[in-house]
Amino acid sequence: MSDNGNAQRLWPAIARRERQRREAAGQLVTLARQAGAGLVGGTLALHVLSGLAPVTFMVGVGVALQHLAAGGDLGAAGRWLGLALGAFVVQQGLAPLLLLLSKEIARRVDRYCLTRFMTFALLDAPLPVMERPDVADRLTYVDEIFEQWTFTPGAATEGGIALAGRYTQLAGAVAVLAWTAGWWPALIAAVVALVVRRGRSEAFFHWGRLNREFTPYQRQTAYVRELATSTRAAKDIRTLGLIGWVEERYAAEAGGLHERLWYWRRRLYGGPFVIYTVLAVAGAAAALVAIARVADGGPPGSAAVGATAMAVQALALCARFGIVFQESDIKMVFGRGAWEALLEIDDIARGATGEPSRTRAVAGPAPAAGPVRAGVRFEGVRFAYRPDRPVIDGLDLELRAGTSTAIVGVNGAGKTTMVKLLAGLYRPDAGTVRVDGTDLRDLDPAAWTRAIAVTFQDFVRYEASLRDNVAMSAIGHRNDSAGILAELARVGLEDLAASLPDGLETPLTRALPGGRELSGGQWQRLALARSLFAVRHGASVLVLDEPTSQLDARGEAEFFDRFLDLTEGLTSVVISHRFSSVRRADRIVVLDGGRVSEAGGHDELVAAGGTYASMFAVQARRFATEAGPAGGKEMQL
Ligand SMILES: Nc1ncnc2c1ncn2[C@@H]1O[C@H](COP(=O)(O)OP(=O)(O)OP(=O)(O)O)[C@@H](O)[C@H]1O
Repeated sequence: MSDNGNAQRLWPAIARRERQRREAAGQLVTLARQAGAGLVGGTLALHVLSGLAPVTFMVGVGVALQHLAAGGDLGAAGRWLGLALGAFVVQQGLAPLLLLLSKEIARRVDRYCLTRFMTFALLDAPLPVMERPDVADRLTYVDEIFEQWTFTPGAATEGGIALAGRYTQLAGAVAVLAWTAGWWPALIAAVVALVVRRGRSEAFFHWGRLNREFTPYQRQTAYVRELATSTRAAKDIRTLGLIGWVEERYAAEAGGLHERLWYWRRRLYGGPFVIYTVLAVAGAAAALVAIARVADGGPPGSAAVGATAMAVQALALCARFGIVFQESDIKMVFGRGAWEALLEIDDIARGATGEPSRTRAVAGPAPAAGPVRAGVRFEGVRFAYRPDRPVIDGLDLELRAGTSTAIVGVNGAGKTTMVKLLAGLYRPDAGTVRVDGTDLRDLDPAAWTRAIAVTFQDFVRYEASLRDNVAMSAIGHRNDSAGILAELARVGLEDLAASLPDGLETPLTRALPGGRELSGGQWQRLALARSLFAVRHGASVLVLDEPTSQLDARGEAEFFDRFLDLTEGLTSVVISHRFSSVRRADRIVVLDGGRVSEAGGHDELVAAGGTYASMFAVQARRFATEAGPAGGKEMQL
């Protein structure tokens, strides 16, 4: 590559880097605003004061020594020493005060970032955007940063503000050099300090940007380590004899990560470190020579010695400017990552949706949702996760108000996706979902959320009290203890609250004091109670996705017995691979290839001899074989 070519590549790189620096500074200013002008202004002023303190101390001691060495004015020497002592006391006193103020700034900024993060996750981001791998990766990154709570955006802001002290100190030291040794040493020291600082911080800044790219590898390593050390997977790892596999995998993951880290550490810090150290030493030597010349050419005596001593100390302060500032650089470089990730998430979401769309209203008192009067219709609905592979493809389906519909179909037929479309979590790529004739898109999302109660097959087990776990579906009614107990009883958990140490207030996790864990089947019943609680408080559409998958035979039979009671008066949809759970529905629909292939009552579909009939026959035969002549409740198939 010719010199010309190098220059052509160099200038755009420098311009890009300058733009990044400006953006970074702009981000810090934006974040600092969230902490309040008074707090930030006051803290900045105190940092300036703390930067002046060591310079004042140096001057105070230097001038006092000049007076003492000259055997002259003891009073003047005392006053200068007093000034030095005052500066020392101020510096000592400022340290804890600045720590407190900085923590308050960080707390306010982090609170703002967290609110913004949660608003995005809970309100602004449609589900498909959140599920995008690039968004999910950034969300995890931000989440991890706030879990560790060390290098947060608040810490970055606090670090940026603390730079004021360092720059004040440099300016003061340069001024002392100019005063005591003239402009040349001052100029040399200032230029070298700024260049070395820029060079070293540049490498560090670059490292910070790269650090985010290491995150997936760090996550992978942490995952394997967690597999080995947590109780979560201990059962599997022991019974499957995977201990050797986990060890090998950890060695491979950790080795790969460290190789990467060291490659970049050598590249970023190795060469620049040598160059900037040589520059710093050469600069200090040149400034020292200039100071010596000035001292040599000046009048002999104690005043000159005092001035030279101050100049050398000031030069030492300038030289220290080239180091990485623990209180600023590390926080700024690593802390900004989470904020950048949040901005990127915003950009991606805006790019995907045009503008942030609110999927839910903020929790609070809400009017009751009106019942669905005519029903819900899927009209020619198409939906694809990947553009060329529709999961729902021309779906026409009517869910008549006040009736129950069962959806069956093989794994991956699109049943859960259909439920997500019904719940308004996804929007159809083509076609329409209509509620009482109105396009779901035109309904108030918050009102529809209150009108529909969904139990997903991967329902959430909240690490919260039994009360909250049930009331989560209509949280404004969490004090309705009678309602909570009634719904628990309807799903066969009538004794649960009484059996727990703190009744409804017992946390359902062993991670909290006094907490208890439930069995898989109990959790599933509880998830069902959660949806029924929503119905109690106004929801009129009930969707149950695999409601009996974790229930034992008796639980499943109970569900079958109670099906009519649970769904009475509601527009209900039940998805299940267990035919005993679906056959009481008013209408059974077979989903195949993303559309309805068969529909009708149980007897009708069996008589038709199609897919439903053959699936039913296979299951009935299996249950009959497993249950033996004594049958049991599964024989109700
Ligand atoms: N979030 C997602 N991103 C990408 N693809 C998805 C996503 N969710 C589901 N899919 C794919 O869409 C298809 C339909 O999935 P869906 O969960 O709707 O099927 P299902 O009929 O409910 O299956 P099952 O009976 O196993 O629960 C599957 O091929 C699945 O891999």
